[in-house]
Amino acid sequence: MNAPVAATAALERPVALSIEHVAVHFGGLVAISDLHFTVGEGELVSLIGPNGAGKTTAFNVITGFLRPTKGKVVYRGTPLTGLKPHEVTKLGLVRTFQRTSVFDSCTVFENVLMGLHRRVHIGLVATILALPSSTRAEAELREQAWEILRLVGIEHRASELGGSLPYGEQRLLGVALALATNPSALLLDEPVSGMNPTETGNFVRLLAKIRERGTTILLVEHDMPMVMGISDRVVVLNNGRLIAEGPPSVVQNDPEVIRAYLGQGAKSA
Ligand SMILES: Nc1ncnc2c1ncn2[C@@H]1O[C@H](COP(=O)(O)OP(=O)(O)OP(=O)(O)O)[C@@H](O)[C@H]1O
Repeated sequence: MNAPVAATAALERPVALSIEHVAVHFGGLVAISDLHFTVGEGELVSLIGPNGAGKTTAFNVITGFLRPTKGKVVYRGTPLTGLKPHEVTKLGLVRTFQRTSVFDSCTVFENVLMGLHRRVHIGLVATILALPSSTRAEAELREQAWEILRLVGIEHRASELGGSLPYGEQRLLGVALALATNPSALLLDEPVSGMNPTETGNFVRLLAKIRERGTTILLVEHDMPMVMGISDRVVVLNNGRLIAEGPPSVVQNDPEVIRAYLGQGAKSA
């Protein structure tokens, strides 16, 4: 572990997300112990580790789906303790939407438009009376929906049903729905698992574009070439403990990280 390098990288930006001494126990099993790391504003940090390391558990704590046994998570100065997932989303910390959040019988465009409507409420009376203000607001939302579809690269699917998209594009629609909430930080849990190399390449380019907009990104991912190619910093868990943290070039040469991955006979970091 190369603490001085990691500390310098983290200090260059204001802290957006702070995981503070988090522990999660499931009965007698310690899934995570004393996890402590930060993600800077606009930074892309990946959380990696062998199977069972505690990544999904950490992700669920950060997004409000699981209460930590100890410690806390703070986003932009607000402790997330006790908040429900939708309350965490309201703070701008948004996880990508799963397959189950897509309305299969609505078009891709309608799905994104509904996502935007959840954020921007056009007055009901104004809408019913079709007042100019509501018509204008609706036109703006439609343009925003097109912008999001163009950004994620599925505008050519706009008029197809949400349920009809191939796997890789369903994932992209999940990102589009997340972007419709206008997140300041995006959390992605194994976004490229099951994607082919072309789809993965497209996804990496999409993440780069989202970063250019200044969005903070926390990625939980198994695909090492992707993680090492795209991350500002990498945080490595093993058996629920943080074992390394730093830029990809440092982490992938860390003896403890190499041991952890070789130990489970998986692809080396
Ligand atoms: N709800 C639960 N109840 C009991 N044990 C759990 C629960 N969820 C996770 N665990 C255990 O906690 C540990 C960490 O699991 P977790 O799923 O967070 O790891 P992971 O790093 O995401 O693994 P993978 O890469 O295989 O998805 C594992 O030992 C797992 O069996």
